[in-house]
Amino acid sequence: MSTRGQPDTESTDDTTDPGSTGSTGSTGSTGSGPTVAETGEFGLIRAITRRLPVGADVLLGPGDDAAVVAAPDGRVVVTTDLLVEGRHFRRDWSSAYDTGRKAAAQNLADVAAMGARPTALVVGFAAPGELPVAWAEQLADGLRDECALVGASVAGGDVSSAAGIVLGITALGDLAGRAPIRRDGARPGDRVVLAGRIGWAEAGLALLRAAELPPEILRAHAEVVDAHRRPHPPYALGPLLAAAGAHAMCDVSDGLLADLGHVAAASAVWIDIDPTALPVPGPIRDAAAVLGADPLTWVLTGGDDHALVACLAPTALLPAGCVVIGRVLAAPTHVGPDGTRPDDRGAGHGVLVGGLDYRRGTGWDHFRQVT
Ligand SMILES: Nc1ncnc2c1ncn2[C@@H]1O[C@H](COP(=O)(O)OP(=O)(O)OP(=O)(O)O)[C@@H](O)[C@H]1O
Ligand SMILES: Cc1ncc(C[n+]2csc(CCOP(=O)(O)O)c2C)c(N)n1
Ligand SMILES: [Mg+2]
Repeated sequence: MSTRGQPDTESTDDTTDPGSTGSTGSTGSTGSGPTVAETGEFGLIRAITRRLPVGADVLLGPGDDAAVVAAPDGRVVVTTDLLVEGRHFRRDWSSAYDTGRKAAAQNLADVAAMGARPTALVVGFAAPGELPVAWAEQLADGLRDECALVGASVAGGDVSSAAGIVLGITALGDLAGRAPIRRDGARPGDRVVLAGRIGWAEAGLALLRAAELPPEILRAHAEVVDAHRRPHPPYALGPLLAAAGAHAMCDVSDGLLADLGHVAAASAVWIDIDPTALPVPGPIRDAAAVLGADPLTWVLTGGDDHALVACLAPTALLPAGCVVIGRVLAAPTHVGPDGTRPDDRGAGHGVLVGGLDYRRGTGWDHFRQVT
């Protein structure tokens, strides 16, 4: 990593303390130093960019009107996602550092889900004037460290003031000569495979939302609470599943059933999830027991973990780290308790659990979520 294209360094704070929430339940400290209103727009940009090393794919980094990013393949994978305070994260639940990790991960996972290797991010950042500069610095550290997992780096960005924190991140990626793995390629007979975790972040969110829970309960369930704060996408498995011949792939951002629903619709197929093949790990069961919730529903419909799901021919050799969780069908085979088959309504595609409709939701919808 070099500092190619970065502006002059000049800041009040030289620490790289990650401020991770870890398993303590604390949201980390951003200290009492200057606010972004005090440091001003260009002071804030300097404070952020001086912490961000520029990777090999970024030919010109922060500091000019635009960045220049290498596109070795000749095609560029590009995706963008917003993170809105109160909707995607809360400052009293997550540290600035974890929010940076999550913001990067959410976008890097979308690149991996195309079968590509992430190369660079550009970061839009809007915040209220009273935000400590240290919060923005720790956010930058989180972005930096999550990017480092895949060899990507931050190529540039923009800042503005706003009533609450909003991040708009764009990620770029390289397909290295491979075809992109789209949502519309699933074929009847394919196996559905899962790489990475699902249900963990939803379990953590449910505990955080249960306001009356004492802090020691959150600490006792730190694994799922931390999963809400920082996802662990299986980035390397994106290109590996592509190389294994994946016909379709996506990341699980909204919920397994919701995201596979997009694959089923785009591919005009039915996807049948075998609930007995789905891992329901102990920490999720334990959290569900606290709240009297159904852990399988969290696994089937919980978002924010950014696992990868792919559909591959039954003959495809699966990379290590994948679990077969279902199959792709041309039509539903089971008859429901009411005597009708799921496709009798004429949908032509859908996602089933054990051959039948799942009636406890599918996942997150920004405009339908009741909060
Ligand atoms: N405002 C928009 N303008 C143009 N295209 C959009 C817009 N919003 C979403 N899309 C496109 O619609 C498709 C679905 O978007 P969606 O955000 O659901 O996918 P995603 O980013 O994979 O999921 P998630 O945001 O949950 O991670 C994507 O191809 C996206 O680029
Ligand atoms: C404070 C707070 N409340 C609720 C949630 C849950 N949540 C928000 S957006 C989303 C789906 C993915 O987002 P997108 O579709 O925008 O990529 C989920 C599961 C959260 N993370 N933080
Ligand atoms: Mg999106």
